[in-house]
Amino acid sequence: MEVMQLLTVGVAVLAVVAVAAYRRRRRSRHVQRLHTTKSMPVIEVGDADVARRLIIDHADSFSNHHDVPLAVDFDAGHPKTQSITSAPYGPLWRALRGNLTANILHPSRLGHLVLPIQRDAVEALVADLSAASARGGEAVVAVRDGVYAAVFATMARLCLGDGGELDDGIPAMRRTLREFFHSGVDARLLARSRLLRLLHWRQWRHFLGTRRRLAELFGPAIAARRRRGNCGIISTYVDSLLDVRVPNDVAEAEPAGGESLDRRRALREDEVVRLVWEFLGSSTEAVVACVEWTLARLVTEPEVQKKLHRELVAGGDHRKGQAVSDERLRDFPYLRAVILESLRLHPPLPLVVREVGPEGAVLAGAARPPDGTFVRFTFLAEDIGRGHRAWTDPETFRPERFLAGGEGEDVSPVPGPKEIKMMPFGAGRRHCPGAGLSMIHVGSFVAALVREFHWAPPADGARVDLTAINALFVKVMASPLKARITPRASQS
Ligand code: HEM
Repeated sequence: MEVMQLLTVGVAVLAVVAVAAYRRRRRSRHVQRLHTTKSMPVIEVGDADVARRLIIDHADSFSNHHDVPLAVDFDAGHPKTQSITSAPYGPLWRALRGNLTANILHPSRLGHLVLPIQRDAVEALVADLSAASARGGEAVVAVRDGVYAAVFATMARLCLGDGGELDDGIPAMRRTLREFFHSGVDARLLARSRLLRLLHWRQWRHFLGTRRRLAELFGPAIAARRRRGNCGIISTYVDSLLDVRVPNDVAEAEPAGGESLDRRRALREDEVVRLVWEFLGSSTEAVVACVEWTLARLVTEPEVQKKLHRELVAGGDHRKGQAVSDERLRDFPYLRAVILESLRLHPPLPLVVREVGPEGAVLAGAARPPDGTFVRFTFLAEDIGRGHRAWTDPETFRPERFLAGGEGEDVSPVPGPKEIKMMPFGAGRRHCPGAGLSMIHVGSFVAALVREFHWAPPADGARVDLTAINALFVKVMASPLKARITPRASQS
């Protein structure tokens, strides 16, 4: 029975693949694509200077991401659904990224758009932890889920806005998106080979099913937003996506004279859905991982925690029971240093990828592959952050290195054109547009949690396991952090 089922599914998958391949070949006359072949050479770069030279000096060549597996499109007959991350460097990418950075992530908008929403989420998280520790004064908590819910709530409201039907759907969206990212399916591997998809068809079906459920969940929320309109004021990411006009697909390849750029179009429904879950996924998973890694390091380094707490209390705004949600990182240099040190040692996205034409290999000093062969470059952000040339005792957690006079004094989250010492948010034209928001996010959550609670290992003498695993593309703690928290108020 199992064999028959497998054969039936195999034949069906082959038929779908054949139709998809046929349609893709017809489409490729119009749409610029990156070629992902099984035999694509891969070059790994763990040296900061080489990374800088390639990504910054040769930005014209090194500004395409790889063909992200999540964009694998079995909906044959449609143009491929692109997102900011997957779009080839060009007019569509520029329009999508420009929309996000200008309308949502611009520093002038972050203040009034994000901070009030964030304050609610931080306060809710502190209240939950306070309730857990109410009885004995201390409690052992696993923070990942709580932080995830708080960060997701913030980003969902920023993305979709407030409103009854949206609020009701948020927990289901959170669960499904999380299941998607943590399904254990090696999507990268499966996306590369049809044979592997056939062999692991159950996993693959599950993966596609979760993807479909995401569309079903976000579709109605987006439609509701469309019906309500935005009264001319963009206040959510979806508002901006419904307003933005992007180059037509036929104009995706850089036009010679620029004339076809005038023919702009609204985003299709599938594109809005894809961009919504890209936003929620990319803005939540990595932030949660960073908060968890930072708290883990504060548990293992009590002196650092003490020093951070002193800075936070001295910074004022310490009203009992009130979370700190509008931290200004520049007023808290040690907090900023702690976050940077956490990102240096534990970049949640440890691999930064570029897909480059054959000239890329030559620029990197390798032999030129045959014409038309693309090369995948993997920049090892974790190795670069732990480089011996840039950092003394690179494996040691020492935030002081980012303070005045330290070797990292001038280092910012996103490297400038002159030097790369770490690149947790990538580098060059494709660097993470959410770096500024992430620093504020992580800063607000960590500040509130350290101000309100003392963090210690779950039991006397217990060790915190800092082993990491990859969850799709984010590197997280293999054993979610468990810590013993004690309300500061009960200690004084
Ligand atoms: C601690 C949190 C975060 C980390 C560590 C992180 C890291 C990264 C990295 C390494 C890249 C690839 C950069 C490159 O290729 O050079 C990236 C891209 C991206 N990130 Fe983030 N990210 C974080 C939070 C966010 C947030 C809050 C958003 C907000 C919406 C966001 C949206 C994006 C997008 C859209 C891209 C694709 C950019 C492009 O292709 O042009 N990320 N991120």
